[in-house]
Amino acid sequence: MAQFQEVEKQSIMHPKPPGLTLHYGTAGLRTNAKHLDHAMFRMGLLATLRSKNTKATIGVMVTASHNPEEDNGLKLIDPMGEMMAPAWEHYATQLANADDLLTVLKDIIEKEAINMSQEANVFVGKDTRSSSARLSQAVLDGVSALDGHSKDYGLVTTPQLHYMVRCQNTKGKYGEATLDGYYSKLCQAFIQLTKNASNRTDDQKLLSVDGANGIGALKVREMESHLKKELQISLFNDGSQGKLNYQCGADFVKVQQKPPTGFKMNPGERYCSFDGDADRIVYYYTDSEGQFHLLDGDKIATLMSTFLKELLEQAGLNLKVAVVQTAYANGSSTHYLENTMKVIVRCAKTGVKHLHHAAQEFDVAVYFESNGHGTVLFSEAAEEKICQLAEDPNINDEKKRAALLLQNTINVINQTVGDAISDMLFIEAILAIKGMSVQQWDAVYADLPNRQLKVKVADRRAIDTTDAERRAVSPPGMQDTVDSLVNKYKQARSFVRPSGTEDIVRVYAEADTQESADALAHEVSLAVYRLAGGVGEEPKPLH
Ligand SMILES: CC(=O)N[C@H]1[C@@H](OP(=O)(O)O)O[C@H](CO)[C@@H](O)[C@@H]1O
Ligand SMILES: [Mg+2]
Repeated sequence: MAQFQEVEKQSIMHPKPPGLTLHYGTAGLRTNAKHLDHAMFRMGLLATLRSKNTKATIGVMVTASHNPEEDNGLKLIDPMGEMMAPAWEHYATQLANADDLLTVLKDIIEKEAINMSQEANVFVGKDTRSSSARLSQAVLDGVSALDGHSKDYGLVTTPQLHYMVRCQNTKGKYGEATLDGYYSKLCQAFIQLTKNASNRTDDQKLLSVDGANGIGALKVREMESHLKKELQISLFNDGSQGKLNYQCGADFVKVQQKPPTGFKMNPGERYCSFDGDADRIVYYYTDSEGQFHLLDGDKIATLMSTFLKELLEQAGLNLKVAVVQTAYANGSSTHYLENTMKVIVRCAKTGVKHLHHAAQEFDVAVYFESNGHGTVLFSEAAEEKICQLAEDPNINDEKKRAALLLQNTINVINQTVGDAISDMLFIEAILAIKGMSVQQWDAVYADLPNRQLKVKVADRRAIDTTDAERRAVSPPGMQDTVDSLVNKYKQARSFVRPSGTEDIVRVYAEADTQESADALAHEVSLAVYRLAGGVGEEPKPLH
């Protein structure tokens, strides 16, 4: 076939480096940008096949999120704007590593019974890395080699591209597949949400945003005029001087538990940080003693779910709110949600796709990883009930107000994937409506002291887990040891699991004091080292 000849011809221009193996994992493909040209071309081919297979537009985002500037990577987006189906992740890995490209390609076509005369459409976007332009061109080459149509959105955040894909495939029902359409929808909803917020002070209109020197900064700037001064953003780390993700951004702030380097914080003011592709957000402030306070994904999920539950009650709508977390969620947040807020809490495996999937089972579900990646999902039935109520002329003022707020909430949220910009607008709207300061938000519950450690082992697959990764089923004796260590401390919890993105085992521990959390994390690390084939030096105590 002529298509295959074209693939063969073009692939010579995108040669695979010898000996390189890539893996399409939790966060797509990621490695040093020098080694990625062939993979990008091949993912262009795969996106085209996926488009033919689903008869819908598929997205390809060129980014390595919070990784250093020298790295790059790619994320594939399925028709409803969600992450690509796991079955195809396997094809992505196979194709990226194939020595005989055509054989693997034909194999996928046969297995999935793909009609090669079906039209294909692929949306492509990229972040601000210096390698992104060259690599997104390689994706476009892959699409055209298989006669697919492509639309290059150029510089966009990852969630913006997810949004475009969903808009395109729902024929405008979700919004218009343009940046202008995205800003208009979100900002109009934000303005509607906050317009009657009588408790809102002028101070509450000010927010400082750390753009991680990445794409999020550019896009916040682009959005500003749509906000009509209802939110006034001071942008830091906007990419004009600093390096992408270097000592700044959501990942740095969450992991280091401190503000971006060089950031002068005024006590009591609200700050937030995006990551390198703007699909994660965390908030923070310092108190009058200069103490740093982080409001991570758990605090965000609590704020959002409480707000939604209250509104649904006021609206008299019998829709259940659930929160989906991972095992890394702070025990205090889970306890508060279950016992005080009385919302359903589910624990999913680490990785956004697992949370998203679990959230789809509820009427209204807020899902967040502690690191700040998350969003809210409304079922179709829930959206319909809310819209019907908002348009009902025979309801009282309280119900009307709640229904309209819920309707605008649906519009401010990007339901396809965690979105720092959309999450920021929603959080700002909630604080405005409730007249709540960042300190009051933080005081809703106190995080339990916790510690995360990494242990190097010969083969991390030695650890196998169950119960959403909260219990180890192998190696023998591992879980019993963890249980008996946990029993030594108060309010303690600990679990171990192999990382999906690094060649290590992660250990998590929490307890009533930082000393206890640290000691427990250390003891569990030692147990992993001894029972699961630790390599290098034995883990040392933290103090
Ligand atoms: C404890 C932790 O933060 N794990 C991260 C990390 O996964 P690991 O499988 O733990 O390496 O990277 C994932 C992808 O970015 C992210 O979804 C997840 O939250
Ligand atoms: Mg990211």
